[in-house]
Amino acid sequence: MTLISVRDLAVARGGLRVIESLDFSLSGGQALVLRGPNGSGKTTLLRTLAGLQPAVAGQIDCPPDSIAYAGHADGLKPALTVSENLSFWASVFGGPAIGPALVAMNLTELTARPAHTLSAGQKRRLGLARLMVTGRPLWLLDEPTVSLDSNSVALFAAMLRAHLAAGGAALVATHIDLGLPEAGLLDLTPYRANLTRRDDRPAGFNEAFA
Ligand SMILES: Nc1ncnc2c1ncn2[C@@H]1O[C@H](COP(=O)(O)OP(=O)(O)OP(=O)(O)O)[C@@H](O)[C@H]1O
Repeated sequence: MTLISVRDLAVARGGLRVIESLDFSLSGGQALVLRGPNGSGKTTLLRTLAGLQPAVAGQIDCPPDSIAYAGHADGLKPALTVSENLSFWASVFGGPAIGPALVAMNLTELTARPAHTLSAGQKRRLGLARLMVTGRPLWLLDEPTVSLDSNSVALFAAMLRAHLAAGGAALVATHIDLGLPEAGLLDLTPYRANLTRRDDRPAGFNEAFA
């Protein structure tokens, strides 16, 4: 089953096109690693696919309510405990029980800790565990391994592999080797736009929230 299909897509940041003429699709069971030098538009593309900003041109087709996005911020509620954070997100998304997510990201000994007391890597593990309780099939991940040690990277890779085996898909911007040889590669270099060309932003679009 195709989970996302992108045709002739152009995306912009700060009123400038960064990517254009991009085509790709992802089906259940597939992962794509998004590559490109700093500033090439990986974050901008993921934000656009996640619906956080409009595309400049082209078409994005995906089933409704299929996407879970994890950006640079962990998106945690600092006063809530680890368990409460996951339960909160499970209730928002109507997702599955939190137990497997706690185990997958090695959080079982931290369940009662308020999120604001966690280390950077622990916060990142909790942010990634959140993906599992969304129950969403398509994960869009922006540098998911930042702050993770090598053991935690391996846990994340195992979680991702299980997600794919269950019919999910993922598009992952990362500069490191995730140890997922089955993942495909989407290199944005050939799709980089001429940064001197200023685009009209879609009417009413205000990037102040970015
Ligand atoms: N808030 C912003 N306002 C204006 N321009 C921005 C903003 N954020 C990023 N840009 C510019 O948009 C372009 C694409 O940035 P983007 O963050 O998508 O790249 P990236 O490939 O994710 O980079 P990195 O690997 O460094 O994370 C860059 O030229 C960048 O300077």
